[in-house]
Amino acid sequence: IFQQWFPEELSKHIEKYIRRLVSFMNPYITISFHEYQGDEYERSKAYKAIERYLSSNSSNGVKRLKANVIKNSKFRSVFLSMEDYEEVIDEFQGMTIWWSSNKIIPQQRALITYNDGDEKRYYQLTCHRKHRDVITKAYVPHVLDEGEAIAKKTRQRKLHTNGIGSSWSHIIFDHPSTFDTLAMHPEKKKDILNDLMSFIKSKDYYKKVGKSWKRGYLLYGPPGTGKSSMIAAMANLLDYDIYDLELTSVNDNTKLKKLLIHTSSRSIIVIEDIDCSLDLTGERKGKNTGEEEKNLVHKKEKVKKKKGSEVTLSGLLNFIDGLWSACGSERLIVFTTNHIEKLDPALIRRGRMDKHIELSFCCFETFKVLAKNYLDIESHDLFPSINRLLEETNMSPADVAENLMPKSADENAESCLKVLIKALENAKEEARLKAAEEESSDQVLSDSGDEESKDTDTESSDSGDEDASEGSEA
Ligand SMILES: Nc1ncnc2c1ncn2[C@@H]1O[C@H](COP(=O)(O)OP(=O)(O)OP(=O)(O)O)[C@@H](O)[C@H]1O
Ligand SMILES: [Mg+2]
Repeated sequence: IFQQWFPEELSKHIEKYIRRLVSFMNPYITISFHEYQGDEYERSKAYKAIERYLSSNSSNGVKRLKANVIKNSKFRSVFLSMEDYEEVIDEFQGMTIWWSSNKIIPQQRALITYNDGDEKRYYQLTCHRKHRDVITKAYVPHVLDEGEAIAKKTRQRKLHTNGIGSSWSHIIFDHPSTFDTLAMHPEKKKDILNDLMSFIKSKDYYKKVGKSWKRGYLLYGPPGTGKSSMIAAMANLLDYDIYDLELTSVNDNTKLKKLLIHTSSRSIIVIEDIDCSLDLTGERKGKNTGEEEKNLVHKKEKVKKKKGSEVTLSGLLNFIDGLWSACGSERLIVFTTNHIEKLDPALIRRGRMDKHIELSFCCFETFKVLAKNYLDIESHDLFPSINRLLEETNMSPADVAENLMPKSADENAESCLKVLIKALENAKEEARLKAAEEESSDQVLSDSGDEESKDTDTESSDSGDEDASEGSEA
């Protein structure tokens, strides 16, 4: 109306004074807390804390609520948060505070509501302006502290993956593996535990030496020796989230950086089978057992599917310790591989992969842990023969565990141990036959090689007769 009836300059003046008048008469102030602040990628911590605080403290008066079901190994509960445009009233030191949840819908999309990706949510606090100081200095910090404490109590550990699309999606992480169930040499286990515990207590130390607070672990060893189980045990011990990074679904280095930025602190970033994930390696050399070969083929198949991925070694190195890796703290980066010798030394040098942990075939110490876990026995007459067999043959803890597991109700510890002994003897026999076979095929090869070289010798001497200069070049 102003604009229609008054000249532009005048209408601006009048509008300004009317606003002043309204704000003079209105005794209330509002403070907004946006879900995403400025250019930040992450959801604002304050927003999340307020969400939790309001859900537990004042959701009684709200008619429309959103339900979020939380389930972890200890409990299952429902936490309710306000639907958009709902309001609640809170009390603090005799003051009344009104909270409302709002959102801004981008104008061009106001009518299309299939995807709320561009909507900007925020909580708005309204209070009397005479309480402004108490609200900002005491009430807001109180809300944030309480909210964070509630979030901590009801936190669910998550297993994130980038398998679908180019961002993280997660499920609740509920893996039963712990350092108690993990079978390995007690000394080695103790060493890893000490390393982890000192890491989580070293915040100040890392700061002092000017390093970002993270640590790299390289787990290597044959299939079925407990690498993945160890990662789960680490997450359970430290109460960290896991980010299982599938490098083959990351298109390029920029996407990799984006994924890194979206990881939270207190987490483990895992890249499994790093030798197969990136083209850091050539084709396999040397001899492999049939089982190993199958495993590798399976893992390489995954890589074949990737095609479009252009993540480079330098992109990955930047991911681990470039400038951006300092976003977030208290983080473990874990690589696993079956073939440490195939990895680029730059990738696994200390500082990137600080601790190299070898998980190897089952030794007697490892077996004792498995026997305790699976059969509840600490000693048995059959142990010495198992000890001898384990020294003579290679069997992964996964295979030993499988043999130890009772398959029917009438199997007892002794029968399970006997099954294991039988399997070990079979494995030993198989290895012996295989070695003999290889030896004989090597023999055949070297024999034919001798004959061939004899042939070439004669040929070259023949040609030498024909043309002395060519012969000497050859
Ligand atoms: N050291 C171990 N202690 C306890 N259980 C083990 C151990 N190693 C293997 N297992 C058992 O074998 C199964 C397979 O082990 P896991 O997946 O951890 O092997 P891996 O080393 O990750 O193998 P891969 O290289 O093929 O990924 C586990 O579910 C676990 O039950
Ligand atoms: Mg594994």
